[in-house]
Amino acid sequence: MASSFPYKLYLVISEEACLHDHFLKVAEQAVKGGVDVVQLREKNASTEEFLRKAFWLKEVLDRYEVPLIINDNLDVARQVEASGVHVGTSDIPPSQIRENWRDVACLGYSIEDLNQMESSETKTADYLGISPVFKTDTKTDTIIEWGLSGVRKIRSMTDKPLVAIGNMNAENAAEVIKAGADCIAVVSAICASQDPAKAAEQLRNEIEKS
Ligand SMILES: Cc1ncc(COP(=O)(O)OP(=O)(O)O)c(N)n1
Ligand SMILES: Cc1nc(C(=O)O)sc1CCOP(=O)(O)O
Ligand SMILES: [Mg+2]
Repeated sequence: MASSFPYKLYLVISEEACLHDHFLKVAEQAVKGGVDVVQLREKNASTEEFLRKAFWLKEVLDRYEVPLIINDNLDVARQVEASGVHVGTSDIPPSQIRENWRDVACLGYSIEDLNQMESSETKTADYLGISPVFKTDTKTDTIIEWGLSGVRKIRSMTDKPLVAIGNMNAENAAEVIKAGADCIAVVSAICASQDPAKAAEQLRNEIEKS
């Protein structure tokens, strides 16, 4: 059966993370450089603002047939007809998302504790976020730093697609893929770059050669 998450380079974007250009331009440049899935993560926006940004971003991504994932907010995801939603342990549980959105194409769930690996919530997800592989200033409310050994351990426990997130960049992407991740997710490696297309291309090259 074809994987419902065949992607390798995942951009997690917000307007505020984009330091040098408008977030829609950053997203488009990143896609041109090799990003093949994008998550909109607007932690401080009202639902109305989140929805507006999601519609704009979807319009850009549709031109390149790149899927849009929405962070946390099921209503926004459904209204914008996104491909899916990413949730963590403090969000709506994946099982509830499946109940409310029968044909969700892509449901992501963060793994912060090995005990989650046996749970039905984890089993219902389409991909798992390794949360975080390395500590990052972009998200500080995390409880573990998995490191390469954590990636290997999680890989040994599941066949689901694994997304590595947390301080991922062109220097460490290859070793994280070798440890068992299927996909690299980044915020600042692309959003804080002066040249998002080049940053994405470098990441993509590292992933492809590993
Ligand atoms: C691909 C990916 N992995 C993990 C996360 C983190 O989700 P979560 O734990 O719900 O934290 P917030 O992003 O909501 O702060 C993610 N967003 N994407
Ligand atoms: C959105 C997000 N989730 C994380 C997790 O650990 O679950 S870390 C993170 C931010 C990743 O940003 P950067 O690429 O700048 O390190
Ligand atoms: Mg969340």
